[in-house]
Amino acid sequence: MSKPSIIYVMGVSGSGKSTVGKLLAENLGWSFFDGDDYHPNANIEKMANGTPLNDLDREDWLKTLNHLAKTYKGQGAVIVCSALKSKYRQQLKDGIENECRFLYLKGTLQQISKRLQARQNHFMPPGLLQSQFETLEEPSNAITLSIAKTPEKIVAQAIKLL
Ligand SMILES: Nc1ncnc2c1ncn2[C@@H]1O[C@H](COP(=O)(O)OP(=O)(O)O)[C@@H](O)[C@H]1O
Ligand SMILES: O=C(O)[C@H](O)[C@@H](O)[C@H](O)[C@H](O)COP(=O)(O)O
Repeated sequence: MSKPSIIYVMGVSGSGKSTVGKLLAENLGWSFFDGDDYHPNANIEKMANGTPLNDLDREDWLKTLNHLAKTYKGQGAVIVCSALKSKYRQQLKDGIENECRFLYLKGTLQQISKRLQARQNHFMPPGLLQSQFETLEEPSNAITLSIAKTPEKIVAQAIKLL
């Protein structure tokens, strides 16, 4: 596969997408976009109130992120998005199949639960983590990295594998 210019950093809430994604973008000198900033307010309120999003809630949000990716194709962008289901990843890849790659941050419920309990100032309640794992369809063709290492080590490994 040729070098991608769009990297989607995916995984459940609290897997480290924003932390690793930002650092990866800095290292590559690419633009960084956090999918959380593109949710409509209704989605944020829904999650903050403890209700998981459904396919319909995510539809326009995924379209927006796909559009963003197309805009930055060829320039280099890291885009953070949970991308939990295979069909969501298809939507994110639409029209840029050869230019994008997924980096999947893989961890256990126990590991991530601990991190979410410690995370401050975030709308996403740790109680939604179980449903994130229930919704997750693990990707078979992503660069898959364990979240057990430091963000710096994860990024170094990702860059080697891109
Ligand atoms: N590799 C890591 N090792 C230890 N802590 C981490 C790591 N990656 C992220 N964290 C911490 O875990 C929490 C969740 O990370 P975050 O980047 O917000 O995840 P996400 O964007 O997937 O929800 C944050 O408090 C962050 O500082
Ligand atoms: O598709 C979803 O259910 C959401 O996108 C969710 O997966 C995402 O994780 C939240 O926006 C919380 O944000 P954090 O991932 O930063 O916790």
